[in-house]
This record gives sequence, C-alpha cells and structure tokens, in this order.
Amino acid sequence: MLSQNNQVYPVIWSQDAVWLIDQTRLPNEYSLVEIHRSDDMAQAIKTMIVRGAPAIGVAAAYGMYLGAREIKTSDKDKFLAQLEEVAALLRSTRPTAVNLFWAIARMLRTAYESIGSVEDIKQILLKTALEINAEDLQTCQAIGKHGLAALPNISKLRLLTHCNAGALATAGYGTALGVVRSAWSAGRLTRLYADETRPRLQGAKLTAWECVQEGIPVTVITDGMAAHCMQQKMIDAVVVGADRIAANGDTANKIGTYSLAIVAKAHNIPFFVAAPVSTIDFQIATGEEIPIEERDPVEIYQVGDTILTPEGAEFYNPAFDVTPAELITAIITEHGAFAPNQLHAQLHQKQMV
Ligand SMILES: CSC[C@@H](O)[C@@H](O)C(=O)COP(=O)(O)O
Repeated sequence: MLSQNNQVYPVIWSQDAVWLIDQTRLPNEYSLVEIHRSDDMAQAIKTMIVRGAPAIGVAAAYGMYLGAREIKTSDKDKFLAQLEEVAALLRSTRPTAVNLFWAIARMLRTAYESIGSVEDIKQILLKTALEINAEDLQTCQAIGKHGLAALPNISKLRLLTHCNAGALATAGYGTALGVVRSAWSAGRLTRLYADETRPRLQGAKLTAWECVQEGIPVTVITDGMAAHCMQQKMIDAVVVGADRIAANGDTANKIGTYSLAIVAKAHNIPFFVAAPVSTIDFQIATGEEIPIEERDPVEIYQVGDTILTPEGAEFYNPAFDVTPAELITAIITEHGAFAPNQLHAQLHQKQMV
C-alpha cells in the first residue's frame, strides 16, 4: 500500500523491492511499478515515473542499494569501483534537481566509510536509503510548519502554486504542498490555485489529484491565467518548490516559475520557495551555474495521439528556469524561513552548511 490514512507515498521499500506510484498514469490510473534493478530505477527517473526533486533523491538512494546488491565480488575495492558505475548511471538521468546528486553522494560516502565485508556494506546501504526516505518525510512536515508561520497573517488564505511539489514529489506530504496542507489543517486556507504547468501538466494532473484526495479546494488554471488572477485580487501568496537553489538564493524550479515570480512582484504578492536543505547547492554561487534539463519536444507538440502543431515548426523545451533571489520573499526550509540573502548565514549558524 503506498497510500495510507489519505497519505500518498510515491516511493517505498517493501518485499525486497522498491515500489513507485507511476506518476505518468495519474490521475486516470493509480498503478504501482515494482523495481528490482538499478538500471530500471534509472529508467523510471528518466521517464518520470518518479519525479520531483526530493522523490528522485529517495528513488536514487534505493537505486544505489539495488545496484550494490547486483555486484557479485567480495573484494571491497572492486565493489566500490562497480558502485561508482551505478552512481554514474543514476546521475545521468536528470541534471537539474540536486537532491539526486546529494542522495547518490551520501550513499557513496556511506559505502566508502563503512568497515566490514561487502555484504555488511550492502546492508548499511539499505539502512541509509531507508533513513533518507524517512528523513525526507519529517523534513517536509517541518517545512509545512515553518511555512505556515511565514505566510501572510490572513485567516482565509488563497494560495497559488506551480507544478507539483507535493507528496508525490517527495517522500510524502510535500514541500510547497506541505505548506498548503499545513495551512489547510490549521483552518487558514480557503483555496489553492494550481497552474496546469505546461508541457507535462504536473499541476493539472498531480497537484489537483493530491488536493482532491484530501478534500482541499483546488482550482486549476492555465499558466497564462496567473497574472489575471493576481490582478483580480484572487491570490494572497505564491508557494512553489525548488529543484536546485544556489548559495545566493537563485532558485531553479519548473519552467514557468520565473514568470510567475515576476508577475507576483508586479502585484506586490509574496512569493515563497519551499525546499529542504538538500535542495540547496552551496557549491554554486548563483543560478547561472545551474544546469537546465532540456526534454524531448514531443512534450510540446503532442497530446495523446494528437499532433498540435504544423509540420515545419521547431521547438525548445527547457524543463526548468531560474528565479532570481531578489524576486523571492523567503525560502522555507526545515530549519525555518529565511530571506534568500540570509540563507547561507542562517544555515551556517545552525551548522547546516
Ligand atoms: C518538491 S518538488 C520541487 C520541484 O522538484 C518541482 O517543483 C518540480 O519542478 C518538479 O519537476 P519535474 O520535472 O516534475 O520533476
């Protein structure tokens, strides 16, 4: 069961395998994919059966364990060399969300630092993947709590989000949707507006599905309608997730987030980014250094069996964009909500950097 007590868990370990909710089939079909091998996990991440920055981090951690148990040697050096190959395969799946690289690095570090036999290391790797999974769930709940405190002091909030930064995109509960859930539980949310999020429609398909499961009032709008809704005073705050945050607070998230931030600024509406510390890449100074994934143009020109565009048209399909830090009111982490230019100093103080 990946859905218990109304909670959605997109990645779980059970019966010696990883089970993923197939997010390419929602909302029309709720089905599970059973993964036993690291190359199948790499494929599931690439094809977005599992997606969302923290969720692909959790999936990659299990992928590392699956790869480790496929390795036959009992020689530690040879084992580590082959584990590096598993890591390289998993890293090659999606370039933007840093949680993927963070989780793989943590699994590799665990393997290198472990003493004992190769069999012992494999067991420690499974334990570490389970820990990464459990920690992410707790982290999202903490983000929800801090997010609620950071939101405008209005008793009946109307929030807007983009893409899906919900339970499906994490180990459960969500980052941006974690803040939404927390506001809903506290009786402070009247409605969530969800951008449909072209081209893959994570807002229309996944965010709306999660809200409907839980009875959270949700209105889906097309991406181009957000400015109008703000002008009509229908939105009190925007909350989105993140795929990678640079040290200065510049934030990569789903394509369309940047324009949403500009429009929010133009209407004096606070714009929040909700993300775990594992999404912050302190190795890079600014958003200019964040690699942006480009995906197959078929996502733009075809819906189902229907081709939307004329023969001869060309396409550009970046999956993410970078919102400059100055457009962001606060970045909500599991350790509190910080102005982007305070992020490094505040987390340093809490010994998180
Ligand atoms: C908590 S998820 C945050 C982000 O990963 C999310 O907003 C997003 O952009 C997901 O993109 P996706 O391409 O669906 O993996």
